[in-house]
Amino acid sequence: MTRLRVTFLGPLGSFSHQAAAESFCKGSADLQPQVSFPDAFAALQKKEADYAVIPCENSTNGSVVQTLDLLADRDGLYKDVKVCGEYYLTVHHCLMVRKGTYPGGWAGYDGSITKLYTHPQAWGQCETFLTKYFKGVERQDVTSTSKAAEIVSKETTERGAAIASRFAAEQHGTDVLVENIEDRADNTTRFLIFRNVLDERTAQLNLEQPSPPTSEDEATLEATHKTLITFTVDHSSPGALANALLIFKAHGLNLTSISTRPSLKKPWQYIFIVECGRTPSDENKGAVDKALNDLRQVSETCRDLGTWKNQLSASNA
Ligand SMILES: O=C(O)C(=O)C[C@]1(C(=O)O)C=C[C@@H](O)C=C1
Repeated sequence: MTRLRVTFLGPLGSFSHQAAAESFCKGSADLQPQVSFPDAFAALQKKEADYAVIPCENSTNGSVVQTLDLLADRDGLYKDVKVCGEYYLTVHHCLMVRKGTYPGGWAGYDGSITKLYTHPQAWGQCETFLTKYFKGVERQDVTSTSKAAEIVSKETTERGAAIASRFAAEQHGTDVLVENIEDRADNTTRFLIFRNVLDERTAQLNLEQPSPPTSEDEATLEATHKTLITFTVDHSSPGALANALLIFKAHGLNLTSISTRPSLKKPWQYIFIVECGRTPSDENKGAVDKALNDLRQVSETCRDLGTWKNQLSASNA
């Protein structure tokens, strides 16, 4: 088989780049940066990429709303795209500036930065540091943390700084003023790995199948599988949501998270994005398919977004 094509949010040096490189054993895949998450999904739907590595939630700042919208897929643009794996990346942020801007480093910093750039997810991960040192300074959202690094590396008129990784600083040649500015040392982003279920190139490597041990601490991994399902219910019918959720319990599926996004059909009506887990056993064989069948009876729309192996160690699960 030709080399795998793995797509992710670029430019090079983003946390998504790091997650893609680490989850697809360095060097064995062609990495394809995109300018947005929808572009990565579109590449997968068109089979121009084999896998997409997309952040879905952060331990400090919560859900990546843009990704939830892709999962909600209101217009059916990505109907063959499903989750087949996950990857957890510890995220350390740095404050960085154009090379040579502050020769004295952070110790000699004179308070002259007038604008900060980063991906919207990163602000909420560094709030304590930003409130302490950059209260009132303009914040500009950009498409990724590495894009922020690229912007400040080329800046000539403004005194801008970016929040991005040390890896991004190396890729874009910026000076790091402060490292580890995240609020919490355990700041971690969970990435979902997607594939196109009709793509034969990846059918052999389908991570949906329980895979052989890949990491050293495999012994400590929970042998659970996770499943993602989206559905909508009749909002005017009392108990419709409760009935839908009871189906998970009835089939031994442990509900671990419920997110909502607006349906965009009628205000204050939602698409439910539900994640559940189970330890595969003879008793719960086929539980996901059975639950999906039952769910289809009580929901307006219902979609299976894939099953994959839990990568969290038992102590964090
Ligand atoms: O901007 C990047 O570097 C990304 O890969 C995106 C992203 C995200 O959306 O969560 C990834 C990890 C960090 O949580 C911050 C930003």
